[in-house]
Amino acid sequence: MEAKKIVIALGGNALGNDVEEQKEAVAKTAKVIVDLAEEGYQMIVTHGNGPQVGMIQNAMDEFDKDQVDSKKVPLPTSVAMSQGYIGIDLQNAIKYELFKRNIDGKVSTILSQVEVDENDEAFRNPTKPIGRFLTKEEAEEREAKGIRCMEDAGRGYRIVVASPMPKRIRELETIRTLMNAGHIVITCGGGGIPVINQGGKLVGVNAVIDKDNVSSLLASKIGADYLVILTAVEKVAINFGKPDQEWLSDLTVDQAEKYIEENQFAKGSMLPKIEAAIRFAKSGEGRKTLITLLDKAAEGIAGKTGTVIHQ
Ligand SMILES: Nc1ncnc2c1ncn2[C@@H]1O[C@H](COP(=O)(O)OP(=O)(O)O)[C@@H](O)[C@H]1O
Ligand SMILES: NC(=O)OP(=O)(O)O
Repeated sequence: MEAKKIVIALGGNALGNDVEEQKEAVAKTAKVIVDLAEEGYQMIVTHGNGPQVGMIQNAMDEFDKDQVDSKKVPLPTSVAMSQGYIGIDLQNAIKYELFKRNIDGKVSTILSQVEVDENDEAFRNPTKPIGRFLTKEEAEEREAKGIRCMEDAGRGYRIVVASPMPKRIRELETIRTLMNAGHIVITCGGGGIPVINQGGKLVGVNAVIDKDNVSSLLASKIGADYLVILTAVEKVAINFGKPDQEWLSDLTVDQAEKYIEENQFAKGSMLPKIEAAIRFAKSGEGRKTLITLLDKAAEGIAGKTGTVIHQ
């Protein structure tokens, strides 16, 4: 039987919030990934970069301030940097976990560019939170300088940038080839480096693509059986955070669309995950998405926990 293919999308808690935390977090994440590899799954790993890309952009802005001829480092360059430094930590952690288990496994990180539509409405309406959480006062200071900020799902304020829909993963064939050659492939980090195609020339644009959206596109293009979104909750809920909260184990596309109309899923956090799951389910027969905690991934795939979204 052909090995089952899964795309695993790692959320913020799989990576930690700073360089030190990341080293510790990826060691735990690597165990989960290698457990699944030992079960025989072919795996592609994607990851977020919201906190990290904000941190890199701040560091670059700080550097620019001291330059004679200051040129602001573009956001897609910071996304590329985030793919590199998160990718190498994940790759090394997975390799070390394979080594400890005496497995001769292959792991690659592929920098990836993702085409977006330059007329995407998202460029006029930024919604993607990046960087650290801010107080109301800090957010107002930034707003006064023309930097857009928004409240992020009741957790504080954050800078927001445009988050256009991913249209085409340029490195798709490389990813497929490595996966078929038995590699665990880390790719499409931070949603992919956002680019527009100007007559064959790829030009970076100021945006951060949602990693759940690109993971859904990647999963459908490589014909994955499962999209696994690992985040900070074991299950999706309706009436989240309210006295009548109800955890869901199973969610059909029709139910999910109805709950979206009822505003059950917070914008910028759970909503993009549910929308990504719906698109994946609609892209082919039998395609399912699991949403659960990092350390519940194996249990979730075995059908014992998490929320599964399907047609
Ligand atoms: N209806 C809901 N059910 C479960 N979690 C929800 C819901 N609405 C919002 N959330 C929040 O969404 C968070 C996951 O989104 P986020 O933190 O952006 O994910 P990521 O793990 O990709 O960084 C959960 O930790 C939870 O606080
Ligand atoms: N690019 C992206 O979606 O990052 P987060 O998951 O960290 O928000």
